[in-house]
Amino acid sequence: MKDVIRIGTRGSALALWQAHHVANLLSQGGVSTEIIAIETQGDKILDRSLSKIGSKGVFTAELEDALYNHRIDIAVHSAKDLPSELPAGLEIIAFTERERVNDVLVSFNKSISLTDNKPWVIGTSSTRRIAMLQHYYPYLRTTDMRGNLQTRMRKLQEGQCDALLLAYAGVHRMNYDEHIVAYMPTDTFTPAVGQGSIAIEASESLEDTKRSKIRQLINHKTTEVVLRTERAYLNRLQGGCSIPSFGLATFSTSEDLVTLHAGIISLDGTRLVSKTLQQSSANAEIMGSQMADEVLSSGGAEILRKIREQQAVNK
Ligand SMILES: NCc1[nH]cc(CCC(=O)O)c1CC(=O)O
Repeated sequence: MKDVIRIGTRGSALALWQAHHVANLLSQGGVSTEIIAIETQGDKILDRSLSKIGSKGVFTAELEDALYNHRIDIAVHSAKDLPSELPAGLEIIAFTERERVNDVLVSFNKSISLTDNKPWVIGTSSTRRIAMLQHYYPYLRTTDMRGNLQTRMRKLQEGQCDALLLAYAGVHRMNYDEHIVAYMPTDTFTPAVGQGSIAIEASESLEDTKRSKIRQLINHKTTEVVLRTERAYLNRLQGGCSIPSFGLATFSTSEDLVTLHAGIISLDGTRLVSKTLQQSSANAEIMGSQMADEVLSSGGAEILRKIREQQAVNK
């Protein structure tokens, strides 16, 4: 293909890593690429927590404008940052192979442990991580920690907290593996929907030749099945990224069985609803929606209503 594929991305180091990863996959397949970095609201506003900005699409809107006016062919996102409902005319056309999905604890203090009953201060701004820390480790404290990974690592080094709780994928991509002191178990500390994969967003009007080339060179089938399952859950739940919901699907291809573990937790961690469902891959997205119905009817709706109330007050 002689056409260049123009890749839009945020300008943070992690976003650029992801864009270069996608560019490499394309160029290995003989496709020329150009990377175009675009700043988003989420990159500019650093003094307020995301749940207060009203978060929907803060990391994606400017990239989506560029897709609409054909300044770029594709936008590369952490799948986790992409709202479950995309603006009209846009779609996800590929997912990269998922990285290890766990949250990890990162610290310069190798002796830190989450189970030693000490009031360590954990830096995170994720409502899900704060709630889960309070639920599973109530003696710990948390402190708000925004900014890109490099900024957070600097704040950790300055002693603003004892440890950070982060997605393994980002820590690994930014070469901070040596500071990982614990891997959170995914059955209890279940990650956010989409964690660890990169999603390729495009306009529905993207030329077919480009679309099929991108799918052929980038899309990882197993990842696509689990990500679409998780996103169906998030979509029906109508949560949004400041809601502490979680969901992790795994796919046993030999048995053609997708297992989805998902739920929601109250902001203070006191109430948690979670379920596990299994289905064949053909029915996995429907299962994702069913999961949301089951979680909502088992107390999830009440948790969600309370969270909305609390977040409206704190705005
Ligand atoms: N919310 C920000 C964000 N979006 C994607 C990642 C990491 C990479 C990924 O999970 O794909 C991170 C940082 C983090 O959660 O620690």
